[in-house]
Amino acid sequence: MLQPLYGFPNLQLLEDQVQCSEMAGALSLENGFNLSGDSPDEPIENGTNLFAPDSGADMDIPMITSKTALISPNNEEYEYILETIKERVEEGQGETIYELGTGECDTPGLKLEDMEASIATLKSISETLNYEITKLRERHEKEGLVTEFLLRKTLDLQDFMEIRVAVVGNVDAGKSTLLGVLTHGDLDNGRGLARMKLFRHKHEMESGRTSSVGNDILGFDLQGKVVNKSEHGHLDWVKICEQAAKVITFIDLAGHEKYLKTTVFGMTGHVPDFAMLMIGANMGIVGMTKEHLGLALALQVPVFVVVTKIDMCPANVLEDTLKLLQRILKSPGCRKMPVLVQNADDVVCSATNFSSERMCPIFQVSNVTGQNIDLLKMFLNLLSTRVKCNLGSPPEFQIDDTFSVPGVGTVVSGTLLQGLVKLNDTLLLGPDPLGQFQPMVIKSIHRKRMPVKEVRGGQTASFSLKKVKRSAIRKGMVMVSPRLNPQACWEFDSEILVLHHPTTISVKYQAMVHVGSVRQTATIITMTSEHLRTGDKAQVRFRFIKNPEYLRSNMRMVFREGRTKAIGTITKLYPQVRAVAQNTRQQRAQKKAQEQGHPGGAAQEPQKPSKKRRGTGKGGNREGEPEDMNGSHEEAGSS
Ligand SMILES: Nc1nc2c(ncn2[C@@H]2O[C@H](COP(=O)(O)OP(=O)(O)OP(=O)(O)O)[C@@H](O)[C@H]2O)c(=O)[nH]1
Repeated sequence: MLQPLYGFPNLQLLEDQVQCSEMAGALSLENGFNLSGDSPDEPIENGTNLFAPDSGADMDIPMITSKTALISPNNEEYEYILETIKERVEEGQGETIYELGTGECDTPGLKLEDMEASIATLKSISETLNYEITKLRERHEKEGLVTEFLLRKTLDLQDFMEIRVAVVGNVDAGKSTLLGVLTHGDLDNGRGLARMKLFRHKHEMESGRTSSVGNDILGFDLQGKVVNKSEHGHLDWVKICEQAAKVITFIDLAGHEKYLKTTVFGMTGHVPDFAMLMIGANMGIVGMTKEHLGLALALQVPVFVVVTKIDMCPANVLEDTLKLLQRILKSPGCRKMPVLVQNADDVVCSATNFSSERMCPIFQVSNVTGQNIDLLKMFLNLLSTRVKCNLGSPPEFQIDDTFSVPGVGTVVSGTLLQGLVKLNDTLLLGPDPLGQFQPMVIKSIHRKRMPVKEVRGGQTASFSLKKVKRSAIRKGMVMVSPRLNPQACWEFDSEILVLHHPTTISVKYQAMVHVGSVRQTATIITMTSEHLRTGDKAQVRFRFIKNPEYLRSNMRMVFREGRTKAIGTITKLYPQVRAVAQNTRQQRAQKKAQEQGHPGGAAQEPQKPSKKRRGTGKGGNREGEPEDMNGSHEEAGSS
């Protein structure tokens, strides 16, 4: 029997919360064709009937959703298909997987000559758009062939796609070893050799300019080949980024229970696209494994599993581990569809369907013999980011770490959640303990230690800041566009689900709130039920105890203290203090006028509280007061 309660969350209860998007169609992972990684053998000459008009030529709207669309498109259709592919690649932030031989209402499969003509069209379009085209797999369907290609945009030297993978799993599952093997390319000896390389590397990072978020990076070039080349055990990140079209950043999160706070922060603050859950085949699902799985589920981060040490594990033990793992994944609390990845065909199928949170690919690897490590690399190469870059939106940068770099000054690292930030842009940094934001000019930008001119939504970066002390910046602060008119909140509403609590939760209960890169104790000040027990849902109003924070509605949050765990979604914010620190002559005049009993236009303006009011913590804004009211009680908490 499966236990319904698993460490972190009660997975059974998560059923209510985790909304799994339905997968498109059933997964069929039959053993298919070898993945050559090469372009098709015979390049097809453009010409003959490629651009000859066919039955679809007279139509106003080209039938590009048909499986025959690329066989011989006319000029208009060709342009239309080209634009559609371009859009898809832009949407995929530089790449897309294109399938030939399937159409919206068609039975899949093309005859060989039709497939060859379609491939020629796709190649011609790729050449026009300067995309690299790589054949991923080919399969036989009822009516013929179906072929999948990876189209990858050639990027500037400084540019690369970025995927963040949080690495979780119990102590000794082989996390550091696998990262060492993946990033340094040498196998382990079963006694910690690969891990040692990584530790040396980390030590060097700490003594150098540690201004990047991820611990380890793995770069893939346009064709999907690994570009990491370790020189005397050292990896040159700038070189990797220059040569890579895609960089995987591994956010190595601690396996031990005592570091759970850090693990939760890594999962919320570092905005991982995916979680890689590591399990030692011989140890099985022990310790923090279920806790980490539950955390990923709660935060709706798609998970894939890597079972390590298959070289040293008896077959029956491995089988038991896999069986239990699959049962847990399929249980009502998880509702995942486990897929054992056995070959390259399975990799393509899992990677293309993985954006659906429902699927959970499982790899079985050995860090010592290298078995299946190639499949895992191939999978990592095909992952696409889940964060939309929304270039037109006002920039919002979430700070997850700060550094003091000799000769440079204060550096903040984090993730740009949306928009575009360029050198010399001005962003507002905050909130400070008074809930205020200060304008900052971006003087330099680094991506993975590489100096760049801009950073786009979904990417991590480091900014060096002038005239700011590192001590003045907290993790959880943000740098946002002045257009957002940012406001700090002491209080917010959240709809929560209690996953576990030994007794009951009542008003005044305090626990650590993790939301984005914010990590702060908050008090429950009101809730829709008198008491909350394990499994209860409620609308709860929280209040931070130390600093006001910049939050957004719909953010996922984790609320935990010891064995108590709750998850939720922020439903309402109560901004209380004026965001931008200003003390203009006009404001001073308005304030004076107000104090003298001439409200004028100032009545609607939020005001900075007087020192006296700030000190007393009384008489300020209370719950439910409108934004334009002055808040003062919050500052008492921060002093
Ligand atoms: N035989 C064998 N040994 C492995 C394999 N992977 C890791 N190991 C060994 O297992 C031990 C633990 O590996 P680590 O990489 O330190 O495990 P970890 O998950 O990073 O542990 P923490 O950092 O403590 O959370 C090391 O001695 C590795 O050499 C494997 O695939 N096969």
